[in-house]
Amino acid sequence: MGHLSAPLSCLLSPGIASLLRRHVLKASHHFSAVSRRRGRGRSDLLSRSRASARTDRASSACGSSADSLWSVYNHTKRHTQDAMPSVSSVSVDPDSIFANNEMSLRDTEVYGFDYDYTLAFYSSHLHTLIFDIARDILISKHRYPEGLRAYEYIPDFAVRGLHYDVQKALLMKIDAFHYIQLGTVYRGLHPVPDEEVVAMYDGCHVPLEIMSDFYGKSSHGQSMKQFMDIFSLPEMSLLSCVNDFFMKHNIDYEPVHLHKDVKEAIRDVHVKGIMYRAVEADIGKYICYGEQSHAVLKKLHEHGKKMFLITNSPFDFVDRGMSYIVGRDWRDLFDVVIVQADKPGFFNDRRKPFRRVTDKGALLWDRIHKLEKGQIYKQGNLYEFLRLTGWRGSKVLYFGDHIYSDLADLTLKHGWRTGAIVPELREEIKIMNTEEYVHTVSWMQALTGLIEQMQVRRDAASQAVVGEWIRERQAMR
Ligand SMILES: Nc1nc2c(ncn2[C@@H]2O[C@H](COP(=O)(O)O)[C@@H](O)[C@H]2O)c(=O)[nH]1
Ligand SMILES: [Mg+2]
Repeated sequence: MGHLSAPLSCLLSPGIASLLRRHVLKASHHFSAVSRRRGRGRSDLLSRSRASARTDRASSACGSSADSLWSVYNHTKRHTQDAMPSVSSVSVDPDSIFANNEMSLRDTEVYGFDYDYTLAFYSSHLHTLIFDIARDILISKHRYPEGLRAYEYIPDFAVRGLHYDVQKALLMKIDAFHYIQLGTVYRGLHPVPDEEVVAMYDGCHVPLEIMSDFYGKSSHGQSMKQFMDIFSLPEMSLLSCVNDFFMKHNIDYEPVHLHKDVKEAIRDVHVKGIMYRAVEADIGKYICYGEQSHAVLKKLHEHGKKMFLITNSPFDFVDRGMSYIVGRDWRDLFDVVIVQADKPGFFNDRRKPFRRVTDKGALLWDRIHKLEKGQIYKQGNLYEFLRLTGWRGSKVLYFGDHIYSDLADLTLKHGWRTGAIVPELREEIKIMNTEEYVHTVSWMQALTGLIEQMQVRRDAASQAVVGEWIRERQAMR
């Protein structure tokens, strides 16, 4: 399913865009010249006898309009190739930080961090581990067929952000306008033909009411669930493998039950602490050591910045990981540490109070009047956090990897600055920097310009040519 990770076109540099506009303009001048010449040709035809002129005119006009379009096409293609920007001139640094808004780090007084996939990065072994354990839970606890053990985690099968139709057991990419992207729909481990998708959904549009909610959760019978978490990659892979197994063996099964069972099996891997214990037992295998993590956090600390951590993970797990990544003194750098925060509820639900946890994991019952450095707190809520710390608005910058659970509410409701950690971007940018990508995008934009200009021609021959261009553009996408 490699094509699901299509690079983000919004990162196209303005340089390429203006260059492409120039090609299209040149092409349009050329077209005007061609059509003027063709006009003269047509008037020549009129001087012939009426009967033969009608036939001649019809076939010649068809031929000539198609010819002229292909001539513009070839001309534009040559121009696009000749003026192709060098890859190095348009390449983007994969290690860049992209700012969507202006801000000064000097004015940022408080830095907050999520833990998993923000401070702690995991190796691909973790996804294999989650997949294997959840698959085995399906077999042992939910009595799924033993034959499933033959399936292994498929690393590049899915990307974050895909939707899963729970009733139809289909995994797919849906764009921001709720259109299914044809060519991305998978049943089990195999693509579904476009015509079948269009027939099933009566087109490609998915109405809002059947999409999952803001947090990617499906409720009130909505059938499209979105996977927004990096942790959900093994879940998508497992769903697809089990669907594949059932279909391959012609087993009549209920996709809704399958979705629920896989979700529960995955939840067990987290909630029952199986994953935490496995990672703690072999930390070097699962956690990628961040060479600069300690230096960055120390520098912020030395510059008098306040720092806090809000994670959904339990303390033991975070402590082991942070000691490995940052060092045993990591707690000296953080002013407030909140574990098992239950995000995104943490940002919205005012009812849950903070609770102090000892280093040994015991829960204390005293009321919390201040959040103290050196202590560990569990749960709580953002309103209480703001009241106790006074860390409000744009002086706070919070980093997280989950667009909805970590970042959306903080920006939209509370005015904190947010930094999205999007590890996928590095690979996307590397693809964007390839010669093949630069060439394809350049030609696709030039072709789009041609289509926009020529589609107003209503004669059958022109329409056929424009139709071919549209198909070519579709194939490139
Ligand atoms: N109950 C579930 N927990 C999950 C699932 N996927 C991930 N997780 C756990 O969430 C936290 C994320 O921590 P954060 O530091 O990024 O806030 C981590 O402990 C995971 O184990 C799931 O599907 N169900
Ligand atoms: Mg996280």
